[in-house]
Amino acid sequence: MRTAVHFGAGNIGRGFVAQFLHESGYEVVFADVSEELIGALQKQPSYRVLEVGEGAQDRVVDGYRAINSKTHEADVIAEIANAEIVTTAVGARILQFVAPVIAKGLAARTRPEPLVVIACENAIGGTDILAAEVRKHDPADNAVFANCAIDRIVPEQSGGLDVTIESFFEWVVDRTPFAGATPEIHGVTWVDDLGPFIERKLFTVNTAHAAAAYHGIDRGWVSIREALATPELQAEIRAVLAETKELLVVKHGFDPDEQQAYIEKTLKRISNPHLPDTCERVGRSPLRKLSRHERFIGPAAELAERGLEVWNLLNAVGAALRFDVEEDAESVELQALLSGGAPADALAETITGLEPSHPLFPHVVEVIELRLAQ
Ligand SMILES: NC(=O)c1ccc[n+]([C@@H]2O[C@H](COP(=O)([O-])OP(=O)(O)OC[C@H]3O[C@@H](n4cnc5c(N)ncnc54)[C@H](O)[C@@H]3O)[C@@H](O)[C@H]2O)c1
Ligand SMILES: O=P(O)(O)OC[C@@H](O)[C@@H](O)[C@H](O)[C@H](O)CO
Repeated sequence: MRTAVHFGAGNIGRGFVAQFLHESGYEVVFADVSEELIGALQKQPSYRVLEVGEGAQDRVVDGYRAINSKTHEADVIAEIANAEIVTTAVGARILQFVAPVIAKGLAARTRPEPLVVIACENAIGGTDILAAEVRKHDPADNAVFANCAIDRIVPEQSGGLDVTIESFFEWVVDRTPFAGATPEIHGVTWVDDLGPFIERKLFTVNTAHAAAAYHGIDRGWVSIREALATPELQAEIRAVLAETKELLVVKHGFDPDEQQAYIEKTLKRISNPHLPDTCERVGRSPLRKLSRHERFIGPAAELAERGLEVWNLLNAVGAALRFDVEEDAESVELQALLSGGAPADALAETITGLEPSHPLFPHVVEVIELRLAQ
């Protein structure tokens, strides 16, 4: 049987990636550092993926195995040595930690064909980040690394292995590294130019989501749906999306009406009353979300380079700077940075990675100055 090793048995890992690999005929081997999750997967022979929305169907995932990659690294390496595909859904900043294990698996490879590696993270060039880390450990890697854009909302789950998930999905993978021989993976759309797809997704779905989370929590809302039901807040999110739309239309040539339809669908998806999602989950890891090529600074920088308006994106950045959630390590780090006494321009560089000569830089400094004055 064909084996797929999947790092990250969390929400999108179990609910989307592993389910599609399973449906494609792969035996899925989960690798995760959470003993609780791995123990549950080892004990329980199957779990359900419960879809919500148009055409919803419940699915069963079974026939998998699960390994704790922290305590049983050698077992994961042996699986990779013999696998056809490795996927990840661990978070973009965690890729550096799974890379050495993948590199050791590649070095121990028992199959002649290259290993297919796809990082399923919210990041532009997520697989490139992973590939660069793998190559630090195994420069002669025998692998095909392909970037992707993955879109399906999976809110925090209430416990157990079952996953409740929206029925909508989009998994777009770069075809170009495969030289015509793409692997058979159910539900994947293969494309020759991934850039427009990942930027449309990250700068619409994730920008809207994050802006709703930061403005929402700022005003005392717990859920994204409640926040978006407020006309004033909905108008602010629409204004943010009007800015990113301008970039997507100008840069990638998206039809303005099609982009508007994509925006309307996004707002409906993120307000789905049957898929309760919290501002805390969606706003998680604010330092990642405020970084240079991410959902706010990424589009704002490109708009500013074109002399276009970014006030609503900057306003959302201002709200993100107030994200103060004790359980979120990056939120704690962000608040510590902001209260550490550093000047606003130094903070702007540290938090966003923007170079001081960039046209957006002075505006970000202003937003930080306002935050420091609060
Ligand atoms: N949830 C969504 O709606 C959604 C949708 C699309 C993309 N994504 C992206 O998918 C990724 C995962 O998101 P999620 O919502 O499933 O998060 P999650 O927290 O539910 O799952 C992440 C999993 O990774 C595991 N992990 C952490 N460090 C690890 C390591 N070193 N090795 C192996 N496993 C490790 C964690 O234990 C956890 O089980 C993120 O990049 C996210 O942006 C999420
Ligand atoms: O996963 P993050 O932290 O990058 O972003 C939070 C949400 O916006 C995200 O998980 C969405 O639910 C998902 O990207 C939808 O496809």
